[in-house]
Amino acid sequence: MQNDNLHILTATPSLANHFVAELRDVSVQHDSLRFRRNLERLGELLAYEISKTLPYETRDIVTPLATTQTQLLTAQPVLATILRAGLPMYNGMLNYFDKAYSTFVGAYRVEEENTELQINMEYLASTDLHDKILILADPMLATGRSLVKSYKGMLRHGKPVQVHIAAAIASPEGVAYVQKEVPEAHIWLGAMDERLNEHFYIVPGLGDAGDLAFGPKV
Ligand SMILES: O=P(O)(O)OC[C@H]1O[C@H](OP(=O)(O)OP(=O)(O)O)[C@H](O)[C@@H]1O
Ligand SMILES: O=c1cc[nH]c(=O)[nH]1
Ligand SMILES: [Mg+2]
Repeated sequence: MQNDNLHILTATPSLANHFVAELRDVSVQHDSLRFRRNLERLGELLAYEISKTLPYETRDIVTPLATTQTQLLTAQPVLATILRAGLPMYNGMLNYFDKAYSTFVGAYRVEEENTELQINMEYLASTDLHDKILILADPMLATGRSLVKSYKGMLRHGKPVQVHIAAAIASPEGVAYVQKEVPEAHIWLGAMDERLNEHFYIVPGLGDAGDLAFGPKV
């Protein structure tokens, strides 16, 4: 696995460890308000980390007393997410990149016994992506199929100049798949876990992020 473009927040202990720990902990994770807020907080932290790598330019700021100069983003990124589990992390990113335009994808895994995992993608609403910096957030990077299919679908709306993929928890298999299919991607993770199980769930993981945030699907 190539590591230059792979950043893992919990590799250096910080408050991010607390947020990820609460997402996983069976005695805490069923508080859905707290679960969503912890995903949002990780979205905020990852947005801040990504912001350190974006292009800036010098701009004048007029205060009541004088004019000063500071470095501001040359352009806002486009924020993208995958419904439905992606919404809280996306919201955290939008809290920080508060002038960003957005792209939404509706995609979900179809988990049937003894078959390959299928991804149904039924909805894509995108702003222009041509030459934009794209940040695609989804909490769980399991097989990576949802993220890669969503990203490839988005390319119909323009080729971004840079792509960042952000997830709360990833599997090594999923990261390898994203790196193979989207080698230009910068990958930002809350945590990297051990493996996928036979149902393509991340272990130790946290269970089903969408269900914990929004209730079981029927
Ligand atoms: O890497 P993958 O193997 O593709 O799995 C990850 C996907 O699974 C979850 O969504 P899910 O299909 O459960 O839909 P949901 O958001 O409606 O719960 C998660 O939010 C990702 O989008
Ligand atoms: O572990 C996993 C895998 C896919 N989706 C989830 O919510 N969790
Ligand atoms: Mg789900």
